[in-house]
Amino acid sequence: MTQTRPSADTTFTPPEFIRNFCIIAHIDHGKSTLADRMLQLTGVVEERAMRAQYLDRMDIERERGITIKAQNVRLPWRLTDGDEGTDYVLHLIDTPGHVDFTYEVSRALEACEGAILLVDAAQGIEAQTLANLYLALDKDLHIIPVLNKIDLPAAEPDKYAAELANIIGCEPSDVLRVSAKTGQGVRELLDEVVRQVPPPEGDADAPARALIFDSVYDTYRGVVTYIRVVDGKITPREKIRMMSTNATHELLEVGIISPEPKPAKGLGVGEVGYLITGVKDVRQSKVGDTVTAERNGATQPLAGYREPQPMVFSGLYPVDGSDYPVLRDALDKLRLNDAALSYEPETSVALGFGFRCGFLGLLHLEITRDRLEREFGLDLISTAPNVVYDVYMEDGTEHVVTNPSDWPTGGKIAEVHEPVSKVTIIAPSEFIGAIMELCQSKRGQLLGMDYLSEDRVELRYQLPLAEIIFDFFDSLKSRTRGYASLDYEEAGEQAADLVKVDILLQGEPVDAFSAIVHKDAAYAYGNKMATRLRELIPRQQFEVPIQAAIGSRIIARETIRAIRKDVLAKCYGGDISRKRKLLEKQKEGKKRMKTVGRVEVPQEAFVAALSTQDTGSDKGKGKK
Ligand SMILES: Nc1nc2c(ncn2[C@@H]2O[C@H](COP(=O)(O)OP(=O)(O)OP(=O)(O)O)[C@@H](O)[C@H]2O)c(=O)[nH]1
Repeated sequence: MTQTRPSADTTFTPPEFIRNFCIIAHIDHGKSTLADRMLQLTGVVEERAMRAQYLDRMDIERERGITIKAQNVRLPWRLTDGDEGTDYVLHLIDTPGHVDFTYEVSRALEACEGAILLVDAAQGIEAQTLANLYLALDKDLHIIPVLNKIDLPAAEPDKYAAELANIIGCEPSDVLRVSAKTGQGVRELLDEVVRQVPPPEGDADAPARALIFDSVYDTYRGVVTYIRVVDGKITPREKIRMMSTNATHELLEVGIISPEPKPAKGLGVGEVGYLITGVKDVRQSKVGDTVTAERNGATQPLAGYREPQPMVFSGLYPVDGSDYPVLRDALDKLRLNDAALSYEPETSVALGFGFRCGFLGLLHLEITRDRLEREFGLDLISTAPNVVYDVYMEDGTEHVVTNPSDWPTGGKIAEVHEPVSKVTIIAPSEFIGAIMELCQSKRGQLLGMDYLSEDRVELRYQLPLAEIIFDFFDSLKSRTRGYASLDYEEAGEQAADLVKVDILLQGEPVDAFSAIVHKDAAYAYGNKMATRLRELIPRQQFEVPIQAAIGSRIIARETIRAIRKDVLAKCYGGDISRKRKLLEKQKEGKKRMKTVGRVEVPQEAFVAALSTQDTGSDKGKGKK
């Protein structure tokens, strides 16, 4: 069948012919591949221009095979059977599946009336399937349940259709079956989107109101803002007002994405597209804000989103101190495109000048670090991540601690509060014991347990966030042979018995190694760091004690024995020029040393001590 595609290019489509939907799924269940097939089937991407994961535009997204920024695209569609003459416009909003990017998902959902809930037919429902489903139900979206990868020999569509039907409350026969890889069933799925997803509602004659659901920084065009029009219309060359700040901007361009940006005459009720105003910073085009016309604009903004709060903090330092200005510029640039990234300068005795950065989660941290190293050629050290603590003093003052060095030293601490999370783990039931044991050891509290099917179970726990951000995923994966999936969300805070452990070299604290840990884990941490440093720091001409301390109480101690490194020892005979050369060389080596008190420590020792700590590598793909 040949596709006619008049409506993809022309805007102001009547809302009854528009369907706005997104695809939500657990990581790797095939969202991007399904989006690819849809682009192809609707004819917006020609066969030869097709590349895998067309909508994942960032290099990192391609390499890691994950979606980070949500993308949207306008697709023309004509029903395969019946109703032949009508052209529909589908707006597909691709969403990321990873927990760190939940806020991206909830923005995308806000712009849709329906969601395809995509589940891998060989794996079944996973933790993020549920998390995303609940987000979508929360926003009253119509859900179309779909099993993907039915081409796989390991697929068990009947079993998982029953599982899905059970969760959503529909019949197993309502669950569609597709293969995003071969394209089987995708045409029928697009037909179902037209039939099942309600058309957008809005008042075409009311003052313009459009919701900003994403904004990205483009080097050439400045900030590109993605909007969904709710009421009225937005046309180029009018003046617009951002309702949260009252800032006004000239509209330079309004357009649609299909799948590359195309300027348009304007956008009407229910339509999704972009606008460009020439602003240079995404913070001026805030996600969740309402755009209206400057003159005769709306007075009531649309319900926005909660601003994402950084949950995990870590210090980032250039390995080469002279790269500090480069790091600062690089962070400024990333920030243009990532409103969730926060940073402020900090200095460390051990690591020099750097930044304390706030992230949404570990994957966000890792990806940011990756981008800094890759796109800006930086070599970085990151300190062990920590969460935000509220420390209440007996004198009534309160300290918000995002860095162990902010831990109050004078005065008595009355109570310390730490963030907690509600964790959902889905795994085959044979692993229940192993999972419970792990959660128990991480100060977890069982909230509930349900069987999804005969042999698969959902466990709900409350766990301190600090315990999750270290090696929780890795331990969970190894204890369940990779079969468990995990999702977590903020669940307030709790009082906990926390202490700050300092690591001292010859009596001097080394800030980069301080950590806030639970009292019961303090000895283990202190011992681990002291032993590690003893191995990493070369012997000095005097004895160097390495101590771990809580306040003034020493809890662990190791000693580096004294030695006089006599570089001339090998130089018997009287060759003075050779001796001089060796002494020169020794001096050179010393330049790369940092001194802590009187102790000289090679920069590499700091790097090694911090990098062997579990800072959560490989978490991105860890959620399966
Ligand atoms: N056999 C088979 N493989 C599929 C199918 N759909 C997707 N895949 C494969 O599954 C893997 C994950 O697919 P993606 O489309 O990247 O998954 P995603 O859900 O977009 O992942 P994120 O963007 O990271 O959330 C890829 O290797 C795909 O080739 C399918 O229908 N059949």
